[in-house]
Amino acid sequence: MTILAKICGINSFIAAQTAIDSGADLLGFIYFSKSPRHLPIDNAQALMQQARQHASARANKVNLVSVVVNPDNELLDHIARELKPDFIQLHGHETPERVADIRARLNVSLIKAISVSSKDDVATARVYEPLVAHMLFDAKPPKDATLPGGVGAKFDWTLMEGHKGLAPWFLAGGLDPWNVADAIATAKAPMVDVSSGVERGPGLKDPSLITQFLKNAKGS
Ligand SMILES: O=C(O)c1ccccc1NCC(=O)[C@H](O)[C@H](O)COP(=O)(O)O
Repeated sequence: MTILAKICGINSFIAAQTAIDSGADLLGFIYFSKSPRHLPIDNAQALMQQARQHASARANKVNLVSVVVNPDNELLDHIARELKPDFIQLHGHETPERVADIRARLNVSLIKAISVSSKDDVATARVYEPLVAHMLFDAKPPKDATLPGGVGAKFDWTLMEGHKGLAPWFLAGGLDPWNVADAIATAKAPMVDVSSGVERGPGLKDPSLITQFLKNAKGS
């Protein structure tokens, strides 16, 4: 099975270039000011343009994802207009009603992240699935965490056993080059997402870890 992989929290050209050259299918750009990976819109615009040009020069197909947390309409309109992402990832507490509003408002495919610590959490995907292109199953961040994602927390991958999904879905949370093959095999995940597991410090993407992650994910 071909596994699709997203490298999230891209904040430098070297990280984007390495991810594209190593076969990443999606790159995530964070808009959340408390994150060490946060990119103001102007910086995101420049970096996404460089990434698109590099992918096109290499004839690689890569989708660009803007990641937001409980965004208001003004921010969403701004992102859709200025960044023209292929996907917007909703990584907060957006309700199904809010996701339906966003879907009706924007002409951009959506990814909805939900945090998982039980089978019931996985089941909540059912109500979002008709509204979005992909679900992303992430771990619940620790109670004292300032970020809703990108914290390297793992959940029990066996909770995903038997989950089919209306569309291919992402497994996320605490993945790294050494555990990704096991995670894919256990969860039967069609897509994976990583951020801190390919960093050498908060917000510092490590090109060799990106390459190793993609090799191990796609070799599965
Ligand atoms: O990565 C962030 O800083 C971030 C901040 C706010 C919302 C979402 C964020 N990341 C979203 C992602 O898709 C991460 O890749 C996902 O949570 C997995 O992160 P990690 O456990 O570090 O691999």
